[in-house]
Amino acid sequence: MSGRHEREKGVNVQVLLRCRPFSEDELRNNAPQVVTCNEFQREVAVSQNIAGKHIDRVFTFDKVFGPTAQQKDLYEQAVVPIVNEVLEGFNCTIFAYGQTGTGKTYTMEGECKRGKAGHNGELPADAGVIPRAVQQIFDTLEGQNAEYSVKVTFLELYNEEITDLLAPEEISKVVLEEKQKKTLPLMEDGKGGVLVRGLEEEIVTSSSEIFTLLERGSAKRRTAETLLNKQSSRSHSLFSITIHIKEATPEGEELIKCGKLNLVDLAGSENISRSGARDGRAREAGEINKSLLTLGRVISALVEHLGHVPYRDSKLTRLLRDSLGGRTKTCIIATVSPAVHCLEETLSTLDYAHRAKHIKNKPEVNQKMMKSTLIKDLYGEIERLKGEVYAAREKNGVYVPKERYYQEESERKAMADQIEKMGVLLENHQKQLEELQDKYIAQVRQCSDLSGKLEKTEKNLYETSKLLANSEEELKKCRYVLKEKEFIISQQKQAENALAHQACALRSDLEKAVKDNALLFLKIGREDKLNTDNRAVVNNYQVELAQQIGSICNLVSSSVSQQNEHLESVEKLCRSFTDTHQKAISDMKKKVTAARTLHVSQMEAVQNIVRLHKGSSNAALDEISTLAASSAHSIEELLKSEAGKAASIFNDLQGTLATHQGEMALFARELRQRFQASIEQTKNISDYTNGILDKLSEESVKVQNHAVQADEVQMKSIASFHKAYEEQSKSDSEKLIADMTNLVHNHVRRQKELVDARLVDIRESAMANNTFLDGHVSSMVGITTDAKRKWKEFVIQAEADAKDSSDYSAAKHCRMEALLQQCVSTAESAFKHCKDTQGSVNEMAHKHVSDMASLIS
Ligand SMILES: Nc1ncnc2c1ncn2[C@@H]1O[C@H](COP(=O)(O)OP(=O)(O)OP(=O)(O)O)[C@@H](O)[C@H]1O
Repeated sequence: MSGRHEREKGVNVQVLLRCRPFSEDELRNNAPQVVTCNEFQREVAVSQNIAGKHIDRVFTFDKVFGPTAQQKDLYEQAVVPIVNEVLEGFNCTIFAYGQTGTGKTYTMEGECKRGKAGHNGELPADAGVIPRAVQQIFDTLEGQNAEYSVKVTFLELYNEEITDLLAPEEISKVVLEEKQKKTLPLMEDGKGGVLVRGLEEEIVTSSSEIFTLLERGSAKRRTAETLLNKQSSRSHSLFSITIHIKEATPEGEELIKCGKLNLVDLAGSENISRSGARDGRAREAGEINKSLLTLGRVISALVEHLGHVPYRDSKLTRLLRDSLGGRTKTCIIATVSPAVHCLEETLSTLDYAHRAKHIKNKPEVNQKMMKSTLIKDLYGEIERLKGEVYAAREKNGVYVPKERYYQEESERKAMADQIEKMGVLLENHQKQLEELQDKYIAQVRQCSDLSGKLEKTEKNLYETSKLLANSEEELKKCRYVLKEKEFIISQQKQAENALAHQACALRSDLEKAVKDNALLFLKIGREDKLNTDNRAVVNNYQVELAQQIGSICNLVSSSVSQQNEHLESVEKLCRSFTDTHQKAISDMKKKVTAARTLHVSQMEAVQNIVRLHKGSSNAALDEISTLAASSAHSIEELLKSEAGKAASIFNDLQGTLATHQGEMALFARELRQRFQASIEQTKNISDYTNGILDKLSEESVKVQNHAVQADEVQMKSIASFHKAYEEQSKSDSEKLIADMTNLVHNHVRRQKELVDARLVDIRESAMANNTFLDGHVSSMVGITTDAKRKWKEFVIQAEADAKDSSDYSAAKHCRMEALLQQCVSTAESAFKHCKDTQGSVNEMAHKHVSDMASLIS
């Protein structure tokens, strides 16, 4: 059960942490400790001093081994179960990862000199994982009394080149260099795995042999290190143990169980600059880094579940492909130093190892093989090896078995076809690229256009987002209220009906709700239409009102201009009358003055004559009497003529005055008539205007009534609709609440919000309409009342003015008549005085004549 579960879900890579003790050098130098291990809590704390602050970083692993942990402890706690899995037929891999000098080799191989071995074949205390694993395998297999075979391989990967550490070769520089050129190639094994061609497989028959093998490998490594100037810390080593165990089925069939343990001692994890790579060694360091970096990338890809895992980028990852995300059980032992000078690398190792914890493998037990099949395979292998030996002896190229040759040929052909196809694809892609470039340029242009629009939209968006934030707050409040309601409802909720029934009821309710929605939309449409009609009526009324007001204004202005004309003509008439009157008076004055001067001059002449007569009385009495007679006669004559003249003048004057009086009377009459006509006209205009204003007020009352009615109708319809909806929604929600799910809650809420929002809109628009109409009507009423009042004032003013003018004109007329009367009486008195003067002159003349006659006589 658990095995199947593991297979399906995958098993995480097990990560252990080992911190070595201080080295002698470090102890001598009193190097401060920065790594603290808590084995029980499986935690490692790293103390850091950042900007004067003491900070502890804590990492947790599957197991933690502190500096005091012995090789035995680590092996028993961490490796024994792994080796047991191998014996069960699994493939397992143990990596040692860490900075140079932190104990990777110590952990994997240990200091395993045969001489150090204890009694009874016991392993020395410093023996590492490899000898212990080998011993456990042999102990177990021997304990089981099973038939088995144990094979080991030991290789080194240096500078992306594989060296067989168990190959029995002469160890000389030339041979090694020669061998270096022909490093072992990696090959696909045809079963999805990778194998190293030509790698020596050493059969081990007892655990003690392992020391010989390890020593052999280490010696070869050391020699290469010295002769080829290599650094072991830059090489990866892979020690593999393959076990074949014979098992018998109840049917008597023989099966072979196979398990493999890979023990990998990786190169130092430090970076190139720290590892001291310079000049010619840069490539070497780069290649080493290549394997380690690829391992890091593979781990990242596996942890982040990326589609592509770059196993093929390095030989290390190709070799260990199955141990990373494959069917192998994997364990990583991360090694660190406790000293402060390794802090940076320690942290990097801990991060790396911590990440690797997340890799998941899907371990699968290797299929057991029939012994016969295995023998067949082995015969095939022998054949292959024979062929290789033959080819090597004849120096006739490399021996390749037929099937492999055909397979490789077909693979080659497939590759060539693929290359051809890829060429065509490349061309197509180039064309597509060109097209895409053109499109890209067009898109860039479009983008610049759009970015302008985007800015505007962003502004709008900003405003909208503000609104949205407000709405969201409201929504939250609503949700809170809804939740409370839901809580209450849920309290009251009883056992629910069967789910199917609920679903049906829910569906029918939803359908009803949809119908309601449709009705709602229809009603809203009707409301909209009503509103549009109202708006049209108001608009028409506005136009009509504007027309009527315009006509009133025209009428008033024409009436005013007529009045002005009238007044101007009256003013002209008055002015001409006064001019004529003035002229007549000045003429009369002139004539009277002339008559007086004539009279005075004649009186003087008479007096002179009398004086002359007195002076020359004696000399010429006859002459005097005649002369006196003649002079009396001439005086008489003169006076007579003068009197006639004066009478004619006065008659003229009287005639003129009479005509003037007539004219004045006529003028006054005319003036009165005109005033009467003007007053009549003004009255007519005023009546007409009053009529219009009355009509206007009637209209406005009608409009107001209409608005009120419309408003009432609208409010009634809204109220009835709201009521109907409320009832409907109440009944619906009651029903729905019974089988409520969140969906229905949301639906009702949304619907209600929608309707409420719409109703609020309608109500607001109706209110706005109403207030607009009210305002408009009241302003109209105000205007008409104002106009009426002004018009009345104007009429009263006009009447008063007219009355004043007529009174003034009548007064003037009276005054003129009085003046004329005065004139006439003056003229009459003047005439009388003239007559008296004439009589007295005649009398005087007669008296004079008689006196003269008496004197003469
Ligand atoms: N847990 C430990 N207990 C005692 N000594 C240790 C321990 N770990 C390491 N050492 C000692 O530290 C030294 C360096 O160890 P080792 O050579 O294994 O490091 P390494 O990581 O394999 O280095 P390189 O990458 O260069 O191979 C050795 O002398 C070893 O004996």
